[in-house]
Amino acid sequence: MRCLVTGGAGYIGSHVAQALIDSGHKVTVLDNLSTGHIEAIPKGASFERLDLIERDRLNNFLTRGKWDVALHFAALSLVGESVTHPYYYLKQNLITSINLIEACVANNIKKIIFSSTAALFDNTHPSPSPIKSDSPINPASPYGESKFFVEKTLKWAEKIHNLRYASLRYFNAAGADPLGRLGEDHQPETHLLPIAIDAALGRRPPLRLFGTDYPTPDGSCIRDYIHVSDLADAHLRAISQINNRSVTYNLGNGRGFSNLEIIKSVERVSGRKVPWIPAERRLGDPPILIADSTEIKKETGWTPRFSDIDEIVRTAFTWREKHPDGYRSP
Ligand SMILES: NC(=O)c1ccc[n+]([C@@H]2O[C@H](COP(=O)([O-])OP(=O)(O)OC[C@H]3O[C@@H](n4cnc5c(N)ncnc54)[C@H](O)[C@@H]3O)[C@@H](O)[C@H]2O)c1
Ligand SMILES: O=c1ccn([C@@H]2O[C@H](COP(=O)(O)OP(=O)(O)O[C@H]3O[C@H](CO)[C@H](O)[C@H](O)[C@H]3O)[C@@H](O)[C@H]2O)c(=O)[nH]1
Repeated sequence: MRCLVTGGAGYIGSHVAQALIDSGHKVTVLDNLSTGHIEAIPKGASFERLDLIERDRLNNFLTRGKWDVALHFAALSLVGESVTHPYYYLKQNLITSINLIEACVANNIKKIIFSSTAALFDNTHPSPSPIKSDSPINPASPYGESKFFVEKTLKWAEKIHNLRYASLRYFNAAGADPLGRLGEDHQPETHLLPIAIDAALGRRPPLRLFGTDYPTPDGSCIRDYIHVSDLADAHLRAISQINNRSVTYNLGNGRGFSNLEIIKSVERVSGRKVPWIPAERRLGDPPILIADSTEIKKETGWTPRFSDIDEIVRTAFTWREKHPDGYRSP
């Protein structure tokens, strides 16, 4: 297949682009490098530096080639930041995605795989966990809302233009390419696991644990961590699944780990202490997010290879130890 990958210089997009290339597909990465890295674009992919907000440039670019599927990772994606910059998030994520959807329809790209999120679900009043794809949607952040807008836009594109899509609602992506080719590198980093790893390596001040008074057994938030290679596998399966109909899947391991349990896992894997201090809750954080991924398993045969949290953490730790400055490391 000829695959167009927006956000392919980013954390998840680069891992999926690599998996596509490993499976013999052709990849074109579109990325503005706002949070991504040119070094993360896998060898063999072609690259166009382009901001999806530039509708005409995007259209122009798509008239110059042919693609079978677009995988859409490019987005603003930080829950906490979206609460401080709500209109920016709502506007940017919706407009860039509509630009892409419109351009795909106009240029005969018939399939889109969309990076949706667990942040569609609130769970403030714990509805029965784990969360199914038809569980009530009630985003706790503008980020989550922006992704819901895009899901709805895709539904209209299917109805009106016959575009097929897969909305993949990832829970918390974690880990790194088991072969060590790629990893997670955000600057500044805001995600729990890479921060805990850097704190263990003594490369940053103590981790600030956002909220110790949540209605959970140890008072910290609970998340479902899914290895980035398992996510990549799910994308490949989703592409073949949408020949005749669109799908919406929740994607996680089906097991929750509290923030404190993640800290303990990093301590086991690294053999070092993770220095941390309690801090205020971060706005927009639901207390518990655990996925029910039965649907994708049943319909595509997908099953996560990494189910042990220490194994997931180990791949992230190994990459970070070798790349202490991320992609800027020698
Ligand atoms: N990381 C997670 O745990 C997680 C969970 C659920 C959903 N998601 C979604 O998955 C996708 C990828 O997340 P990530 O963690 O890899 O993020 P990331 O920031 O590492 O990657 C995003 C990529 O998109 C590019 N980009 C951003 N805006 C762009 C624009 N306007 N035009 C062109 N390129 C642009 C960035 O430069 C970057 O390379 C996002 O859509 C995110 O919302 C992530
Ligand atoms: O320094 C930190 C960083 C994070 N946390 C806590 O760790 C948990 C996980 O936070 P992350 O920032 O690592 O991940 P999120 O759950 O906020 O968000 C991630 O997963 C979501 C889906 O669940 C989204 O889609 C989003 O794009 C992606 O960044 C939260 O309780 C957060 O408050 C801390 O306590 N201290």
